[in-house]
Amino acid sequence: MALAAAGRVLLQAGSRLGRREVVDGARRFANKRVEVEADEAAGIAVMKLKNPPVNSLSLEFLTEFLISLEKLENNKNFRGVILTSERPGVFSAGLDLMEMYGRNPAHYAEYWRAVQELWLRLYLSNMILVCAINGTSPAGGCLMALTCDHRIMADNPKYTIGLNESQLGIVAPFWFKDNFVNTVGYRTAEHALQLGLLFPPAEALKLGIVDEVVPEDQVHSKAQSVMAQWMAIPDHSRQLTKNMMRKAMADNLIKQREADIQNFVSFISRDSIQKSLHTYLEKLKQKKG
Ligand SMILES: CCCCCC/C=C/CC(=O)SCCNC(=O)CCNC(=O)[C@H](O)C(C)(C)COP(=O)(O)OP(=O)(O)OC[C@H]1O[C@@H](n2cnc3c(N)ncnc32)[C@H](O)[C@@H]1OP(=O)(O)O
Repeated sequence: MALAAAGRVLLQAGSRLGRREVVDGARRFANKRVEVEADEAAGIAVMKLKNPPVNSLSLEFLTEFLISLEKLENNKNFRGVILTSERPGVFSAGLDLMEMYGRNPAHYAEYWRAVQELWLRLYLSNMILVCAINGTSPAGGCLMALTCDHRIMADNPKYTIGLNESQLGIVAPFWFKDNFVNTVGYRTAEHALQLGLLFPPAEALKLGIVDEVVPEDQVHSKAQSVMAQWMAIPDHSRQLTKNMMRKAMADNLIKQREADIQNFVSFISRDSIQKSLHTYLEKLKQKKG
């Protein structure tokens, strides 16, 4: 119910957003931060994250992304979505640090609700989600990929993926942790989460964070062929199986959603945490100079 109500709000906002055009038989919805190439005849859409410079998951990005996803979910002709970055090199830098630094509690609460919504919508999506990870994908970027049914990563040792929150002086919340544990197993998750490890493609493959590593120029063709394989499975049996595997974990967040928001707000508002974020942001700046 809560998801449906949030969806209606998003759709109302969505009707004021976006530009449409038809390119090579595929409809393109181009919002500012998300580009959707929607091939209705094939039943597949490609969603490209387009929030320069590093596809951070800002509140505006999350809103546009959720609106685009909702449009696809509401059209029964769409059965599969390929998630990728419009900027090869960075899939997503994760949550937008500027949404968690120097803001007020009401803003933190609004932001966290949107982050929860992103995870719930992707994790519980009835559509087939294939992630074409064509760049680095730390923290929230990794979480987005973890919600997908199949993950393909570009074979470039410069790219890394993982949950590095610990390195920022923050803590991955229980539902990030649960999603990660269910993907890589308890011991690997315990080790990687405490150290905030980021893994290059070959290691990510060994641990099961990604399902395949392919040459960079083949990520998209591979995503299309994997999608074709998944599309051959009857929707009803695949969807019921997905729901059976995922419902308990999603319900765990749904029933604690408000408490999780309060916990985030009080954690992120602490002086010590704000100081850690400040130090990390400074490090990112210095890396440039
Ligand atoms: C119960 C409480 C629970 C709290 C849990 C909170 C959970 C948080 C999960 C997260 O997702 S936290 C975010 C973690 N992300 C990162 O650590 C990534 C940081 N970024 C990078 O490592 C690099 O930027 C990159 C992604 C490897 C890309 O490198 P590149 O050299 O291409 O770009 P930069 O020059 O570093 O960055 C350009 C520009 O973008 C800013 N920026 C980078 N990442 C973020 C971000 N996540 N949010 C906001 N802004 C970001 C960076 O500061 C530069 O800005 P400038 O103004 O141009 O200097």
